[in-house]
Amino acid sequence: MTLPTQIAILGAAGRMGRALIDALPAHPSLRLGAAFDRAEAVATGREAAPGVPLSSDLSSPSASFDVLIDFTRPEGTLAALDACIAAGRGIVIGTTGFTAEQRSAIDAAAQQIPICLSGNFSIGVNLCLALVEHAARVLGGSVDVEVVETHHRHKVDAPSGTALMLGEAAARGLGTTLDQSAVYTRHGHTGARAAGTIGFATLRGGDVVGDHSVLFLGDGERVEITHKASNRANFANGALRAAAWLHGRAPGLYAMKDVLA
Ligand SMILES: NC(=O)C1=CN([C@@H]2O[C@H](COP(=O)(O)OP(=O)(O)OC[C@H]3O[C@@H](n4cnc5c(N)ncnc54)[C@H](OP(=O)(O)O)[C@@H]3O)[C@@H](O)[C@H]2O)C=CC1
Ligand SMILES: O=C(O)C1=N[C@H](C(=O)O)C[C@H](O)C1
Repeated sequence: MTLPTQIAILGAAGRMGRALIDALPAHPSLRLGAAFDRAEAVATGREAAPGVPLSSDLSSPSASFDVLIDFTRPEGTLAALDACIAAGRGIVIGTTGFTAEQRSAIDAAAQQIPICLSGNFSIGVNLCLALVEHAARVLGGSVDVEVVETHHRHKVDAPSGTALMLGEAAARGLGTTLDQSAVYTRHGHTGARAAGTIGFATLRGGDVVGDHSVLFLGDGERVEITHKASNRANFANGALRAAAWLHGRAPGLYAMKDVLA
């Protein structure tokens, strides 16, 4: 008989942490071994789930887990990487908003432990990544590419991690990179649109879970690829699936497309 994979959740008191705990019963191969959040949430003395207290000490010997699932902020992720390396555990990273330097720290950590990193764990968005790359390759230089995203008023990073992944997919299809082609802001007298650029537009408000569109704007026609999330269960189920898949893997940096392959 195979033993269940023990997961721990970092950010367990947050929106995604709660969605992960709600989604867990549908994943019988997983058990919640530990739950972590900031000290302020832990001080309330509440449990993340029945019998699983919230803790802020990832390196506590009583914190037993095979794979950590992180949905917090970049500083939380980086601290978690150190704890996972020390314990030799894998980590699923859903947090977004990393600087280039923080991303390099994740790449370096992946030489020591297995990491599954995705700005979006929904299957629909991961399908859209492939569709966007294909569309960009087919439509090529005949269109202007724009990425538009809308999120709830509490979101702190922009563009969203998903928008950046969609932009990277479009850039791959066009044979370029976001470093070479992205336009993240427009204001004032911008001049005409430069050919080959990939524009980003960010909307924030209300309780929008996450809407993303990539527009391929041509002369006389346009193609739009859109994904709209109406709850967080799709992200949570994808991240839990990734955690089950990651357990026992060799060190390396994996993406959701590896999990879905
Ligand atoms: N990849 C994906 O599929 C998805 C990714 N996300 C990303 O996940 C992240 C979290 O989103 P969401 O759940 O909505 O955010 P929330 O703010 O609701 O939850 C984050 C939780 O983590 C806690 N936290 C923040 N910093 C630390 C830290 N350094 N150490 C420990 N805990 C910390 C927060 O505490 P406090 O409130 O006190 O700050 C909060 O309880 C964001 O980066 C978001 O973009 C979201 C949805 C899907
Ligand atoms: O902060 C959120 O809520 C979300 N963040 C992720 C992102 O930055 O793309 C994924 C999802 O869109 C929700």
